[in-house]
Amino acid sequence: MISAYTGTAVQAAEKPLLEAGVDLMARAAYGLANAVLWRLRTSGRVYGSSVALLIGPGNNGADALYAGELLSRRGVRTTAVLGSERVHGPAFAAFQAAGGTVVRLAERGVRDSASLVAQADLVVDGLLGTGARGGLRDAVADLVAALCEIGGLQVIACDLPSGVNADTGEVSGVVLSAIETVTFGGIKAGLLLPPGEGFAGDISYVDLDLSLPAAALERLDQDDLLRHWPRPGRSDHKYSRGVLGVVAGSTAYPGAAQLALHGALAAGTAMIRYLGPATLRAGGLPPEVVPGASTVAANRVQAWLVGPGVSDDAEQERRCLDAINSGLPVLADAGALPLLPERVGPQVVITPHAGELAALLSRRGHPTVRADVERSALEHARLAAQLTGATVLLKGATIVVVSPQGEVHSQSEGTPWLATAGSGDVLAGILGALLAAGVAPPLAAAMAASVHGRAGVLASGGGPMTASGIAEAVPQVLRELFEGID
Ligand SMILES: NC(=O)C1=CN([C@@H]2O[C@H](COP(=O)(O)OP(=O)(O)OC[C@H]3O[C@@H](n4cnc5c(N)ncnc54)[C@H](O)[C@@H]3O)[C@@H](O)[C@H]2O)[C@@H](O)CC1
Ligand SMILES: Nc1ncnc2c1ncn2[C@@H]1O[C@H](COP(=O)(O)OP(=O)(O)O)[C@@H](O)[C@H]1O
Ligand SMILES: [K+]
Repeated sequence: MISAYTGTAVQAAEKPLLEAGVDLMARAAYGLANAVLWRLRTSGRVYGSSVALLIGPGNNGADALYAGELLSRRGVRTTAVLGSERVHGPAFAAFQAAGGTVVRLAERGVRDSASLVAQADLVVDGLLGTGARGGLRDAVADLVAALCEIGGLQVIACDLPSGVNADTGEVSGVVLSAIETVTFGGIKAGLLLPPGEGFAGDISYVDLDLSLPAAALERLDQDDLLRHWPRPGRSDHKYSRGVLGVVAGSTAYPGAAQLALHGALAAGTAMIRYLGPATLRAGGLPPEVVPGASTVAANRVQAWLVGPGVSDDAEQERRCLDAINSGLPVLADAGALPLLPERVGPQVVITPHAGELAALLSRRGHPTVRADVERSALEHARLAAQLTGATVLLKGATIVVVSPQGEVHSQSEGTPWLATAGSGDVLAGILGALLAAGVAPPLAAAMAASVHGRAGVLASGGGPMTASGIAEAVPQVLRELFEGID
């Protein structure tokens, strides 16, 4: 499990150590300098290479300056570009004493400073850290915009990419994309949330031996999947493993039902009862799927998956609503989202993409467009969980899961090739399988996101794939997970 924390929590945890005189900044700077040295070494040479340091007014800039001092002493040509008048005095003095060059943005101007920075082998982003309020502003924002336009820079972010909110991953204004972020004392939640994660690159962690509070966000790893993924025991039979009821598809969208069923079967559901249009039931179903009784109430299941491909079909919509109101664990996706009652219980999971989440919030008196959700995903997912009472899984390159109790998970094992029609239906199937097997909704949502992403990577192999291909890869992902255990 990877745990991540708010910037405030990390700063609070630093306080007692700082009061005891521990030089945390020196440890942070040492970790940052080592990351830079490693990059320089792997790309050729350390001695005689050049590093540009973008320096802000606070301790983040100080970390970068102290790292610059260490780099200068190793023979790296360092140039600090001071973004503001204010700079950490002792760090600045140490940097200069080690022979670093200083450039003031206000004197040199944006264009000149940008071309200077672009010539460096590596750039360290030390403009803003956990003390940031809002995004980059004024000339510093212009400098970063100019650097983004030049492109191709090798940037290492100090603690977090400047302009990314440490707590939420929200991005306001321009941000330099890093190849690596060296973060101190605790991984900041914003590094594992969209859109911030997209700017962070690889995350390296410098331990400062802090006593941290409960995590603000958790990310499951392979061990968590292995521990929690349901596997049949000797005494199991197909009913005891959990039966999934599926309400999916319509005459207009038969494929979504197929993909959701395929996803659920691939993820290990032993028994599925399917409710849908006669045309679909008549021949198009996978042979393993059992046609269910026509009403929700007449089917004995342990969980429901409702909504993929449900469109303009009153009978299917009635079934979706009945399943949502059944009190059983239920995953409501796609066509079921507009049917969601005002409040539901915590046994309900919804799986919108950004556009669907914006529509849901707008229907509930919070006018929202897709771009709002994309800019601050956590905030909007949280609002939806509070308003509906459901666990919310917000889809995208980084998937965010928020429970109505406020627990947050995020997963990002996937690949952009997953952005293909029907991919979400397969995810719904995987999640439905876990709910039917009795896994608690927030955990099930995070596990499904993880396995869906892994299956996408396996199916893609670096190239295009179909949604069916994702489902076909799921058993292999699980086999590899279970390898070596009884
Ligand atoms: N607390 C500690 O002793 C440690 C902190 N560390 C570093 O310290 C950083 C936090 O330091 P600070 O609290 O000084 O925070 P920052 O370095 O983020 O700087 C905050 C300062 O920048 C200004 N500012 C805030 N938002 C701005 C904006 N949008 N545009 C322009 N200026 C803005 C404010 O005047 C504020 O004083 C961490 O990210 C980490 O890099 C590390 O050295 C480890 C130890
Ligand atoms: N850029 C991306 N990188 C990784 N995964 C993505 C990306 N875009 C979308 N996905 C994933 O692909 C799936 C798309 O689901 P959805 O939007 O519902 O599509 P559909 O309705 O066509 O099935 C989700 O699991 C989402 O998280
Ligand atoms: K930074």
